[in-house]
Amino acid sequence: MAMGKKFDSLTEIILIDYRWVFVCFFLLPISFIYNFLYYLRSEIIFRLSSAPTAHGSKVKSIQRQVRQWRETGMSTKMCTARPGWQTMSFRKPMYKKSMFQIKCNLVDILEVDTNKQTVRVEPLVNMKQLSETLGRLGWTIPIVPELDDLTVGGLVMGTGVESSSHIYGLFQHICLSYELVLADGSVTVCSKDENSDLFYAIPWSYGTLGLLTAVEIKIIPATRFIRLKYEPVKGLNEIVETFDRESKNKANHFVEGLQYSLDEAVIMTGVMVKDSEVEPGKINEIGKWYKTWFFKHVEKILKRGKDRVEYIPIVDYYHRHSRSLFWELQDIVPFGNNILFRYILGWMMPVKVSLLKLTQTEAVKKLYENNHIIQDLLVPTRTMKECIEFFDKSVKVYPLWLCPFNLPNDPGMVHPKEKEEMYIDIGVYGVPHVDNFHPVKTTRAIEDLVEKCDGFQMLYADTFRTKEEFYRMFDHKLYNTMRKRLTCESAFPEVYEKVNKNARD
Ligand SMILES: Cc1cc2nc3c(=O)[nH]c(=O)nc-3n(C[C@H](O)[C@H](O)[C@H](O)COP(=O)(O)OP(=O)(O)OC[C@H]3O[C@@H](n4cnc5c(N)ncnc54)[C@H](O)[C@@H]3O)c2cc1C
Ligand SMILES: NC(=O)C1=CN([C@@H]2O[C@H](COP(=O)(O)OP(=O)(O)OC[C@H]3O[C@@H](n4cnc5c(N)ncnc54)[C@H](OP(=O)(O)O)[C@@H]3O)[C@@H](O)[C@H]2O)C=CC1
Ligand SMILES: CC(C)=CCC[C@@H](C)[C@H]1CC[C@@]2(C)C3=C(CC[C@]12C)[C@@]1(C)CC[C@H](O)C(C)(C)[C@@H]1CC3
Repeated sequence: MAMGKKFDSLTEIILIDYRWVFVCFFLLPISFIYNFLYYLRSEIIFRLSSAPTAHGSKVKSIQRQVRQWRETGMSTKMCTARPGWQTMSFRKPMYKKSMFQIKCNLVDILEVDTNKQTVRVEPLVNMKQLSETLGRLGWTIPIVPELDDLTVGGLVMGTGVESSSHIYGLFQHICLSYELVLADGSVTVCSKDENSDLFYAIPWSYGTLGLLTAVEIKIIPATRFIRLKYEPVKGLNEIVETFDRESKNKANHFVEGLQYSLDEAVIMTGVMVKDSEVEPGKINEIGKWYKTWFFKHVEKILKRGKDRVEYIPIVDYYHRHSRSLFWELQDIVPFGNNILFRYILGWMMPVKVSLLKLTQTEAVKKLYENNHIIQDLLVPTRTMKECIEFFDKSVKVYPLWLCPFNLPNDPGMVHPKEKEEMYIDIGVYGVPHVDNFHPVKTTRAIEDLVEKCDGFQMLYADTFRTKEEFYRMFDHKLYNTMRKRLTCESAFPEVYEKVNKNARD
């Protein structure tokens, strides 16, 4: 049995140390069939163009449910009926059980308008569905958060960040308008020019201002390939300098870093290229099932110590961390990157996060609770060095995910202290390698540093902030005004009530 764990029953030992048996022979085939059927359904609906006509009646059904909630006395608050295990957040929400659940079957792409350069989608459309549909038409949304199952609704109501964010900002900054059903049952549309207060209050509001029914997102032309340059860098000062320089260079369409120790990283910069610019000998289709997991491929380049250039299909690039769930899958299927496994079963990967969540046992949950950290910390790039040094001392988890993003000074929950500024998302996912790791104390210390640096934590993961501390990290001024104006107080809980540790299991 694995060192350091104290599990008594044989079942627990089997379910943890041999979880891969269950994952490989049960969850993987189910994930594959589920994905295939979902793909087939979206494909048929998109080709028949039946979604736009059906959208109106789906919105009416949500309005009917809100009216029903009003008629039945508004005794509990509302949330969406999407089951907790289906979401990409780390934990299952507990609040759903006691709330009035609104069924939102909003899963379709409504319209691609290449003249206006927009796509209109329902909130349950996921990143894989959107990037594949747009990719075939030669377009893309400017920011494609990389995990296949992330939904537009979750990314708007929470947030999304990717390696093009140094140009485009966070997911909400590429959104042009939101359609919502409000607490009084009315439908409203908001954008920068129309109901702009509501438009700026929606991001990070976690479904507590209204029910999202459609989102209009900017699209840009996409090439089939990107040229990706991998630059191994040694020394923390050099890493920070290279990262800062490349993030500010707008000629780079994509910038990302993977840091493998306190003083070793690979900084990757990508540019969209025409087919005629692709050097055939340097094509790497990293999305193919038999390819090495992306973070392992990058690690090899670090070890070789030489710059490298590759041409990568753009959809493969967007979803480069999907097959290995960044580096989280190595703890669940330890041989997932083994060449035999990749060739024989790799085509069914990735296993669906939702199925992993659904079948997570209490023992595995405890293991993650006590021996694992999952956090995305968004801090100004000027504080990058200080933060990385602190994370090295307090958790020593590698690789670290480094992703720059521009944060405009818009009104709302999340904005820089004074003016538009370049931020970095430092993703810390894995087993801490320090003796004094304490899940609550260590995470709180990290949160304190982030707050001191004028930063924010992403709320799909655990937050151990008290309500006062949470209010200090996230600006609630506009949010509270909108909640009063739209009579949300009786209709939806506050964000904190949805994301604090007691609300999640
Ligand atoms: C087939 C298989 C499936 C697994 N599935 C899961 C799973 O679904 N969820 C899960 O959390 N772990 C999973 N693990 C990790 C497992 O619990 C053990 O951590 C792993 O077997 C290696 O532990 P070790 O003590 O032998 O070695 P080491 O890697 O040296 O472990 C050192 C310490 O870290 C702890 N640790 C290792 N991995 C993790 C982790 N992922 N999270 C928290 N602490 C960890 C160990 O318990 C131990 O105390 C799986 C492992 C295997 C082999
Ligand atoms: N690269 C990235 O940027 C990554 C981002 N993430 C995070 O994952 C989360 C997204 O996961 P996902 O599974 O898509 O979303 P979730 O189902 O987790 O939804 C997140 C929140 O959005 C609310 N919400 C979703 N749809 C609607 C809607 N139609 N109307 C009102 N509220 C809605 C949910 O409300 P309710 O509780 O009522 O259901 C919930 O509070 C985000 O928080 C994101 O930040 C995770 C990994 C990577
Ligand atoms: C901003 C960015 C890039 C975030 C990346 C976040 C990923 C690393 C997160 C998102 C969902 C996530 C929290 C998840 C898990 C690992 C880390 C993930 C993949 C796992 C699979 C770990 C194992 C757990 O038993 C369980 C299955 C519950 C979760 C599910 C969600």
